Amino acid sequence: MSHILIVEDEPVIRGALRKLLERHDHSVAEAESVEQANDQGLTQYDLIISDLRLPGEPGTALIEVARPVPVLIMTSYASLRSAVDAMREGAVDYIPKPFDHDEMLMAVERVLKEGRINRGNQVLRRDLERTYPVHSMIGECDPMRDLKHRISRVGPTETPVLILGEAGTGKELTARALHEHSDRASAPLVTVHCAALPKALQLEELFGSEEQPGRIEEADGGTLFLDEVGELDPEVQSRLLTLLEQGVIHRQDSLSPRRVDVRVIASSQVDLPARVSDGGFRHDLYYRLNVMELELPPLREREEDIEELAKTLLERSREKMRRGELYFTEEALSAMQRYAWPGNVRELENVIERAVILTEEDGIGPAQLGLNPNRTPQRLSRASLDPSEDLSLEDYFTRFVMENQDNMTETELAQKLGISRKSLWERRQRLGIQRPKRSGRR
Ligand SMILES: Nc1ncnc2c1ncn2[C@@H]1O[C@H](COP(=O)(O)OP(=O)(O)OP(=O)(O)O)[C@@H](O)[C@H]1O
Repeated sequence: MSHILIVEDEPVIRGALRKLLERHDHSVAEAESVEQANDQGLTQYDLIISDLRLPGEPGTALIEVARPVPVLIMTSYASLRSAVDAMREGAVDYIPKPFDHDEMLMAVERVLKEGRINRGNQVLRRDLERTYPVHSMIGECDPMRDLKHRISRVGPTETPVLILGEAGTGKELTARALHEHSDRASAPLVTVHCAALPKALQLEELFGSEEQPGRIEEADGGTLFLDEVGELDPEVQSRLLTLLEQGVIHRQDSLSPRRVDVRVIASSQVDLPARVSDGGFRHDLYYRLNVMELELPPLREREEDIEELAKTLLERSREKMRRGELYFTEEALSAMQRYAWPGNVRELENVIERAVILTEEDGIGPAQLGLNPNRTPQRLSRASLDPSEDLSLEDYFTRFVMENQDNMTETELAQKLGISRKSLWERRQRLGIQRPKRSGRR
């Protein structure tokens, strides 16, 4: 369902167009002039259909102010000249009046579809730094085969899916694979990293404000992936439930409901049922999200996949760094198979990337991987931090966070470390450093 504004001073034409669009499941608002249209907050619409000749300014005056919302111009003077002028000023298309119903509907659908594709591209561009091999989930162990089979069965349905697994096991990759297997694949997949968003900003980011659509509307027609859904604020949880139950949202501070068509996929590395029991997560929302559950195995239980994963990730990293031929020695491969991988595939990826940077020879051995089976992040404690130690960057990071997290907010920690909150959160996941439990945490 799309939100369309009709700007037309002739009540009969306005009414006819409204009926036509509503019969095709669009929600419609009306204005009689450019001035009235401007009062409505133009960017809330998916499309504006405006007559060219109006009392006051012409319909083309909306093109610039409404951008990026497309404006379709109707003109009763179907002279090629006024139509061409309108297009030159940036109208997406023009329709001669009196309009033919089919022609109007075709133009509307075409413009809306282009809008969805554009939004999809914007989201893709935003995600470029996180390039994923969407079609190639590596892994042939039994749990991975089963997972891939389930993705191909569940992907094309409209069912909400809850993806569970430790940090770095491939939850986001799974969400992408589900989206790719669905009829929504050409529309946007919008990912929201809930834990990286301060609770005070979650509502506006997801549901939008009077002037701006939020991430949920950005996903209209496509898929919304809520990464670390357990981190959502209670008010956001309750509005999300309304979206799942009724398919409508309210922008922040707005009373008028908006219908949106999104499929929701959520992920969690925390034990959500435990969150439900301690009151941190709504049980009704949990049951709505958990229609289908997919669980990702930790890498330490996928020993037989490690070699293929490592070799593929090496190829990818080698190409990225423009390095020549590189290979793992037998000792390196067996060291990787013995290691516990607390940060899972993401840690494997990072270890390999570091090795590609450090290695001067063609063969990567255990020394370049730098895996220390006794040093898993979970085992680090305050007591183990000896100030005289020669610290690596990761050790320094871990130590700084552990020593200061009780007295600093996440924002302060990130500022002191000179990184974004998102990077802080990602490094916490990768290195397995839990946030301290605090009430009213920001
Ligand atoms: N089966 C796999 N095949 C290939 N690459 C994988 C696989 N699983 C994970 N990866 C890669 O490992 C990295 C981490 O995966 P992803 O971000 O999907 O994990 P996650 O569980 O969402 O992590 P986090 O909980 O930390 O957000 C990504 O770069 C992803 O491409």
